[in-house]
Amino acid sequence: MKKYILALDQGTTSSRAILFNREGNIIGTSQSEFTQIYPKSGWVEHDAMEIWGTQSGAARQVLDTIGIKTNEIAAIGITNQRETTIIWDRYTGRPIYNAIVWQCRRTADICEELIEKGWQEIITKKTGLIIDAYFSATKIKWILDNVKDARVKAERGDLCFGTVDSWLIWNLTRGKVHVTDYSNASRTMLYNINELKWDEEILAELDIPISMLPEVKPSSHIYGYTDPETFDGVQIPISGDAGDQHAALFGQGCFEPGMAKNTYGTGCFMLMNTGEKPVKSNNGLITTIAWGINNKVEYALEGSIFNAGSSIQWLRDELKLIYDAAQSEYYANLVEDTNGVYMVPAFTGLGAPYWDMYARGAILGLTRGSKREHIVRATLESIAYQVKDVLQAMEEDSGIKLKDLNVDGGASANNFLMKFQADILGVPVNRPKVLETTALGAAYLAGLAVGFWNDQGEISNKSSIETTFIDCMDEEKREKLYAGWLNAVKKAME
Ligand SMILES: Nc1ncnc2c1ncn2[C@@H]1O[C@H](COP(=O)(O)OP(=O)(O)O)[C@@H](O)[C@H]1O
Ligand SMILES: O=P(O)(O)OC[C@H](O)CO
Repeated sequence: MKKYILALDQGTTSSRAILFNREGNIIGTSQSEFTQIYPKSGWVEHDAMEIWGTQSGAARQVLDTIGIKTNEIAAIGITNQRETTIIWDRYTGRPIYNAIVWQCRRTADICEELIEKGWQEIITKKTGLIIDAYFSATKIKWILDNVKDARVKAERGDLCFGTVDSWLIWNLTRGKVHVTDYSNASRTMLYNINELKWDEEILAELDIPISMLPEVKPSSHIYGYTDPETFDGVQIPISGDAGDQHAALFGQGCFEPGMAKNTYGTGCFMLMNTGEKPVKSNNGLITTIAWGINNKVEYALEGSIFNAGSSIQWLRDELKLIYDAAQSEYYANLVEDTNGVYMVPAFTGLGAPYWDMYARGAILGLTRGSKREHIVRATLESIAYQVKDVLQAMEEDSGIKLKDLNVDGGASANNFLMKFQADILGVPVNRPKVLETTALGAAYLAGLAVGFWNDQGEISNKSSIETTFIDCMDEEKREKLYAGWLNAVKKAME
């Protein structure tokens, strides 16, 4: 009998392969960081071949390390950094340009032009999104306009576009399958989330041929099988596909409207399930497809924060204030407060609820007494403040006051951050036993499609809380600290 589901979690900073058993427990993990390419200020790229290499390598390694045979795997689930744009040649399978990463700001001027031409309202109505360089659409246009012969080839039907999930499925099946799922399609700014189809009017405006787009499928569905040469002659069904934040929502068991989660990775993303109807935001959030399953599509409201864990990497790699991410907790705890220092990590602009493509990072309130500890602490606190900005918007839009917040993702391992988060929000924060809820969500989606698990009822019982961080800051202090943050953001935007 097949005993395991293999989840491939292709994140912004690393490719992970995680093996789950029927109880939803982790049996093995393998992880490989890959190169971040910054060709110019505000530009971010990845090498698409390195993405595939590290991801397939991680899959191979997790099986070898724990000695599991490929024929024991019931299915593969894929989850991925969203919006990141890859265009490859249909015949050679080679990318024609580096992957343009979701954080990349190079297409801000294309976005400006669209806004000036009056497209904001139309785009929001059709796609649920706010015009921003974050989404795939303008990245595709940039590649077609800037890479030699790209447009001619695209018009001839020689090129494929995909978000990272499409790229992985294409490679796993050796070029037989070119698909994506509803959740990933809804991040392109080309997909009509009401009519569930690629939007020809937006495609025409951006001059993107529809022939290069993948077929859009449910998030739990057999898309194809691994090519025998990839996995020891075994054909494993690839049967789960969702953007990482959607997979985390699923992995946290947020199946009912009003249920929400917040993931702390490179960025930070809060999603609330809004059920079978898209809810429009009046407070700077976006509307997205949560997933497609059981012949229906469900929607979510999302607050996207562009820089969270990335700011901790910046402390480590650029400022060299810490050796590793976990050490940030140690330094933050050495001081009582930030001594008036605020850090705004707008390295690649600001996402929800501000949507400012041109804001840049800032450290404010420095004095002669400011120390490493204060800057490290201010950086961790900035993550929590950004989450407060988004939570307030979400409560306004949904009319639901959250009683507590379910969290996950790499940086949620930081106890200082989680405690400060609870304090600054004024609600308890629940951290689950399995922090890898993104991979778990992809595993669930894959397992449901092949009957490894029977239904969502069976899996919603599996998630359990490891720690609840209780809020105990008094209201006056909370308001004072938050007012300082809002002032710092204003200055970063100026
Ligand atoms: N203990 C920690 N404290 C603060 N940040 C952390 C900690 N551990 C990891 N991180 C941050 O979390 C991010 C990695 O989380 P992960 O969920 O793997 O992100 P991604 O999927 O975006 O690659 C990194 O940006 C890292 O700096
Ligand atoms: O790589 P992560 O986990 O920060 O997620 C990136 C998001 O999917 C971008 O929208």
